[in-house]
Amino acid sequence: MKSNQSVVLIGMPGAGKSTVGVLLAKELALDFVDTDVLIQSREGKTLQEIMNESDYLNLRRIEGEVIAEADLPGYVIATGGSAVYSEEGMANLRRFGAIVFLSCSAEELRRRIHNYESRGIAKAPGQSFADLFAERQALYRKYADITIDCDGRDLQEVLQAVLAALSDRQA
Ligand SMILES: Nc1ncnc2c1ncn2[C@@H]1O[C@H](COP(=O)(O)OP(=O)(O)O)[C@@H](O)[C@H]1O
Ligand SMILES: O=C(O)C1=C[C@@H](OP(=O)(O)O)[C@@H](O)[C@H](O)C1
Ligand SMILES: [Mg+2]
Repeated sequence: MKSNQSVVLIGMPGAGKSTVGVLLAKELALDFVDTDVLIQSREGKTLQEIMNESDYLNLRRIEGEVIAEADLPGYVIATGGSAVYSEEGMANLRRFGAIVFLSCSAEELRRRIHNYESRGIAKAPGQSFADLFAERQALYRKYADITIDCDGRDLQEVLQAVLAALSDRQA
């Protein structure tokens, strides 16, 4: 029978939440949802359009509303990297299951993200990657039930590490 327990993936843009999330949902026979897609379908706009028409704080506000109102039992939930700015949103997602932080070093992320300024990251204009990384690390650590070190691991290795950590937690 399908489990009602969800898994919530958090971490920096480029950490692999969306990619690993789909693989994880398949392994666990859960549904998959990417909260970025929930935001876009609610607003009828891409994330980039939302940011272009307003600003990063408005995107974070909308994201906070979407994740605070979400009802997602039995899902692997890939969040956007900025979901952790919403305390109410994270409290809601936590109700559905374990929060897994996909942790990557700044160096690894810089290798994966080549378009830092144009990728639609919800950050103050001019905020450096190093500064954003430090600010976010504290938030990811605050909410994480499980932390997976993703440096030097390919997608399959990250997937296996998440599955092992989830099964340890249940044992
Ligand atoms: N462990 C990994 N090793 C190498 N590349 C990865 C890994 N995880 C994700 N990627 C790649 O990094 C990019 C961003 O992944 P994505 O799942 O969109 O991250 P997020 O949703 O956390 O922003 C994609 O091109 C993906 O294939
Ligand atoms: O970290 C961020 O500020 C953001 C990350 C994006 O999602 P991913 O983390 O899936 O890339 C998306 O929500 C939006 O562009 C803002
Ligand atoms: Mg994503």
